[in-house]
Amino acid sequence: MGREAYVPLFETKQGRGRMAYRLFGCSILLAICSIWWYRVAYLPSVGEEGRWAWITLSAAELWFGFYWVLTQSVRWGPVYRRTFRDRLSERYEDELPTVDVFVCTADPLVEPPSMVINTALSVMAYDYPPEKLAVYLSDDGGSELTFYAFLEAARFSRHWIPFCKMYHVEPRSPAVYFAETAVSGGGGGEWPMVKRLYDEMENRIEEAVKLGRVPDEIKEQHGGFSEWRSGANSRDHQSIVQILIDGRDPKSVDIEGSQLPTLVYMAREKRPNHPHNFKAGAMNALIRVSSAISDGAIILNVDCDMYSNSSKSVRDVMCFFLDEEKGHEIAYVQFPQKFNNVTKNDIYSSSMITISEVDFHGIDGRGGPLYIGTGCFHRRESLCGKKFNDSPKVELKRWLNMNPNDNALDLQEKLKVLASCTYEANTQWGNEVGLKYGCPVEDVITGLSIQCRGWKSVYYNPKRPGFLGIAPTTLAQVILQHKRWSEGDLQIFLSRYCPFVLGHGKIPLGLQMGYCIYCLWAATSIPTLCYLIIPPLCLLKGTSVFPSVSSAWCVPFAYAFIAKYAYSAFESLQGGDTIKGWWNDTRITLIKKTTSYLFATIDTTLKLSGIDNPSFAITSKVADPEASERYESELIEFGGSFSPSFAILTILALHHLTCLVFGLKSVVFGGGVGGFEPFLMQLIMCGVLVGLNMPFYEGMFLRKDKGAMPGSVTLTSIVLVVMVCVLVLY
Ligand SMILES: O=c1ccn([C@@H]2O[C@H](COP(=O)(O)OP(=O)(O)O[C@H]3O[C@H](CO)[C@@H](O)[C@H](O)[C@H]3O)[C@@H](O)[C@H]2O)c(=O)[nH]1
Ligand SMILES: [Mn+2]
Repeated sequence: MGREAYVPLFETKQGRGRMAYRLFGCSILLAICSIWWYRVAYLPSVGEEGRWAWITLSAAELWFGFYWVLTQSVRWGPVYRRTFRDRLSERYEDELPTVDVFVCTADPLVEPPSMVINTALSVMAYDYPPEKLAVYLSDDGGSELTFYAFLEAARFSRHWIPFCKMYHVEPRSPAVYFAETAVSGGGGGEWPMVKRLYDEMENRIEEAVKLGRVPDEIKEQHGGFSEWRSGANSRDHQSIVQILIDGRDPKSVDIEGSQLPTLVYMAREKRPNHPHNFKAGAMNALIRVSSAISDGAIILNVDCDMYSNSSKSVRDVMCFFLDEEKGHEIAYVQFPQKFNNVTKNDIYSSSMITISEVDFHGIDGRGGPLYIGTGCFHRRESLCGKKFNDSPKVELKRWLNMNPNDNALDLQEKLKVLASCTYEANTQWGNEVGLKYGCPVEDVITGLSIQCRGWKSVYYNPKRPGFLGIAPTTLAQVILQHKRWSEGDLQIFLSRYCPFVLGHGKIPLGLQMGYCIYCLWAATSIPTLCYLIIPPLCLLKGTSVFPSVSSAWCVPFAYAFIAKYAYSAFESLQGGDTIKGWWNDTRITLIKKTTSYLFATIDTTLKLSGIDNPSFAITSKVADPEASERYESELIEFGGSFSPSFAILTILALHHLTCLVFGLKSVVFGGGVGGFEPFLMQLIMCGVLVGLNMPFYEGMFLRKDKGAMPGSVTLTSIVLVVMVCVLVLY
């Protein structure tokens, strides 16, 4: 005995309706099995028409069935969590751990400095003891404009932070807060004054960005600008580390005299002949540099567009990490990726990704989130691999051949060493410690390896989103982003990090399967393309590939199809989406499968054959005003020059339309070979696809705005589809 009753800091609840869902899942599985049975039993014999189409469709259905089983892993046993912040304050207010926040930016043109400082300010104003909070910016753009913006932000934070705390401001991104409150005429008290300070600052930053450089009179005011004197450019420069606010300095106070959190600007060293490993490289440099300054026990990573939407998130997270019973084994707490620029019917389906991310096993079964990207809080030690037992500080001294008590180098010089390429290369970061290299989705591969080292994790999805970012606003951006993701995930599957191999015996099968939903995204492109091309083509030729509606075999097909889509509609509605949003999601899923995933598969194949060129296309966070207007009115943005992705989409769209028209014609007027019934399923399928394709037809033939389909794309696809029709029909 002797042990006091344990009152947890958080609660994990199982989702309701599990049993019903599992029964439903079994019924779909039964339908899938019947379909396979049918395919084997009715395979056309050699020489009979449609044998190859039949075999291809059977293979595709085999794949869809297998993939559907994988997707069940994240739906089988969802859990929901709640935190008790009051208990946390009662027990731990004086012992809260230190927190380092890492903000990454890479390009001042697609990631405007005025946006990046808003993200930084929102986390600097967290409801947390400022002496325990430090914010680090990694600037992979190595831009003096971003540095300048941060000097301004440091000054503005002296007004912003006390203002937030006094008026319980939410959210604490000044741009978002002022935009939201200005609608209702603004606030009283200091509101007009702080808003004016903000607007003036934003103007000065945007002037400098427009000018393309920082004016000389400003540069004279801060020694830090001397780092750019030697003509530093984003790909070739020495390390730059500037402590803008030193939280340990008693003079670092806001206008009310309260302590300010630490703020650091860093541009790690970049050399053309040294691979910089994109965001993972930046994060690792941040881990090292921060270890010599604040060495926070907990690390939060946010992308530069992902502002904090709730000042309490950091306390919520501590409820997980500090829980007496379960806290010590939790490596990270991931918030879902949510966006503040999603349109009413979510035209590009940006929000859907989070629905498939339910935390399916809960902490006890060691399931958890499948990635550690933006909005993820880590225990510092969970990010460092097995071999890295000492903190980078001790490692640094060893590397420099110093004895640990020797302070021969001053802090500034040490920081520069920690942010340098040579230090990184010599200590094997990314291979043995820190975030993993060599993969464009460092978030997935690193999360997986942390799980496999025995840590647990938490996916935390509170009612008020913890973070909000900017979702891509053009179709080309969406396609590109998903190509990067699906390509990286496929690379993981094909490497020694394959979840089924690395995870075998280390993480539950359900979690391995969960990872493979992502890892096999790219691979689903091939069976999907077969399914989108062959049945319509066969309709055109007068070959039936599905059971006749007068046969009982059509039941499993109809059931599998209707149940799957009805369930996805239900999931959308539950996630707060509209029916139109679900329809859009269905379209976007097809678009991704036929473009992003296809190109990812092709590129990965090329890479396997040795043609390798790692890249990371940064997602743009700005859009031109006209395109923004079209986005707001939910028009898909096609505009620009010829694009192979758009060509694929329009070719498929025209293919479906011609097959539907000719198919209908021959069934209705020609009487077909076996009548109407054997073709009904194919006709319905073509009809649904044509419905989904509507925006493409509009983009090709009706729209006149700049976002319409480029003429070259329309022309290419018309020529191609007409050629195919002629070949098939005559
Ligand atoms: O060389 C680089 C490239 C990118 N970034 C930063 O990485 C972040 C993510 O880049 P972004 O272009 O916004 O990619 P997304 O696809 O939106 O990012 C998602 O996918 C990434 C993996 O591909 C994860 O790292 C992110 O957390 C997740 O939000 C941004 O802050 C960038 O500034 C760098 O710091 N250095
Ligand atoms: Mn992003």
